[in-house]
Formats: sequence, structure tokens, C-alpha cells
Amino acid sequence: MNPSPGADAGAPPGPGPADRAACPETDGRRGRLFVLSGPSGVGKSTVLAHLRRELPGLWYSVSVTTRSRRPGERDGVNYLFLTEDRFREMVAAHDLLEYARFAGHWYGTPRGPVEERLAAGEDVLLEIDVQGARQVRRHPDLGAAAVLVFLAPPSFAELERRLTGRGTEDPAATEARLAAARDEIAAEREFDHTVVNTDVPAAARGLVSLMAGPHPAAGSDAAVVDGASTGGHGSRPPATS
Ligand SMILES: Nc1nc2c(ncn2[C@@H]2O[C@H](COP(=O)(O)OP(=O)(O)O)[C@@H](O)[C@H]2O)c(=O)[nH]1
Ligand SMILES: Nc1ncnc2c1ncn2[C@@H]1O[C@H](COP(=O)(O)OP(=O)(O)O)[C@@H](O)[C@H]1O
Repeated sequence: MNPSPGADAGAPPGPGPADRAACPETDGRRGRLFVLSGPSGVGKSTVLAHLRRELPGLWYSVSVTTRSRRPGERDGVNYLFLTEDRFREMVAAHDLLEYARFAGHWYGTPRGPVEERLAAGEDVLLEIDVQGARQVRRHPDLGAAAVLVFLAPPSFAELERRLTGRGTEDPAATEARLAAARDEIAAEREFDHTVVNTDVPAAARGLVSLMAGPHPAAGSDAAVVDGASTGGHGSRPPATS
């Protein structure tokens, strides 16, 4: 199969719950859409697990994927694990808010649950790759207000250590992820905020403070958060070496 994530994935998803008037119980407020991206192995899952303990009410979207389940992963919890045929059916039915091919597998965000939560006034968090974050940014309804956060490694060498140390991929898959990581790190500037994952609790606190803060206008100055410290992207070079 070959569902192209280009024009198709970026196309308007069509009318859905997000187009409805927001719920009266939430004073007409829509929830905020947060997107967390960053290279494979930077610590997204680890930081998110910490964040979800701090914000137990936060709604997190479970993605669909065609990759195989790793030991310890649970279907419906970490991902919904699908066949390529089923994934293609979801693409054809416009059931995915965004989707992308990453390191030889397909990944996507089921659209309906995200739109329903946002319409009900709940904040939503997506953990997706950079291609998916770009599609969210281009989304005609949700893109302008979405808050895009990049989780960055302290250095590329540390990223390699984490990815190989995790031991979940064979050498070829690790190489594919490291190759993708260089491009992903170069895309950091497209994000509204950067959180540097030097220390897991500090990075999770950085995310909590971003989520608690006012909703920044799209295109406003980006900030780098490393625990408690903030500054512009310009104050820190990307971790490409
Ligand atoms: N576009 C997109 N990317 C996703 C989605 N779910 C997960 N990803 C990304 O796919 C990449 C690979 O994920 P995974 O196979 O779990 O590997 P890991 O990030 O190395 O643990 C990561 O960058 C994830 O953030 C999704 O729904 N859409
Ligand atoms: N701040 C950190 N310091 C040291 N190791 C970390 C840190 N954050 C995550 N790790 C480790 O790095 C590896 C990759 O983390 P993981 O959460 O699986 O990354 P991702 O979801 O981004 O692919 C794991 O072994 C994890 O325990």
C-alpha cells in the first residue's frame, strides 16, 4: 500500500465535531491542542509518562500504527496496532487527523476522538513526529491555535546513547531513526516552544508550565524551556552534533 501523506494527509478533513459550536458547559471555550514532537529516543514517552502523573486529567490521543508491538506495549494503550490494509482504510475514510510514514511504518492520529474532546472544552495532547506536527499546523480549523512543542536532546551523542541504550530496535532500525533524527532536529525552529530533556522531571515540569500558561499567538516568539529556564531559540544551537 502507499497512502501518500503529502497532499492527501494535509487536505481538510471535512466537517466533524470540531466544526460544531462548542459546548455550553464550557462557556463556548474549545480545548487547546498541544503537540509534542522530537527525535526518536529523546525521551518523549518517558517525559509523557511523568507528565501524565502530574496532570492525570490530561487527555492523550492514542495513535494508530502499522509497526509491530514491542515487548511490554499494550494494544489500545501505547498504540492501536493495525494492519496496513486497515490503516489504508482509515486514510481513505478521512478518519485520521494527520498521518505519516516514519522509519518504514505508518503512524496516524484518529480524528474523531480529538475533535470531540476539543469541542467539549478539554485540552488534548498528541505525541507525533515532525511531519505530523506540520500537518497539524496546516490544519484549516485547528492549526493556527495548536501549540507545537519540540522535545530536544541535550546533544546528538546523548540521543544516540538513549536510543541504543533502550535496545528496542535492531541496528538497521536504530540507524533509520538516527537518520530521521537529524532532519527532525533541524525542524526545531518550526515549533512554538522547545523543552530540552536533560532531566525527566524538569522536562515534565517545563511541559506542565507551558500547558498551564496563556495560549501563545501563532507566530509569536518561540521559547526554550529547560526545567525552569526560558529563552529564545537563538540562545541555544540545535543538537545536531
Ligand atoms: N505523524 C505521527 N507520528 C506519530 C504518531 N504516533 C507516534 N508517532 C511518531 O512516530 C515516531 C516513531 O514512534 P515509535 O515507533 O513509537 O518509536 P519511538 O519514538 O522511537 O519510541 C515517533 O516520532 C513518534 O512521535 C502519529 O499518530 N502520527
Ligand atoms: N532525561 C533523560 N536522561 C537519561 N535517559 C533518558 C531521559 N529521558 C529518557 N531517557 C531514556 O532514553 C530512552 C528513550 O526514551 P523514550 O521515552 O523511549 O524516547 P522516545 O519516546 O522519544 O522515543 C529510554 O531508555 C529512556 O529511559
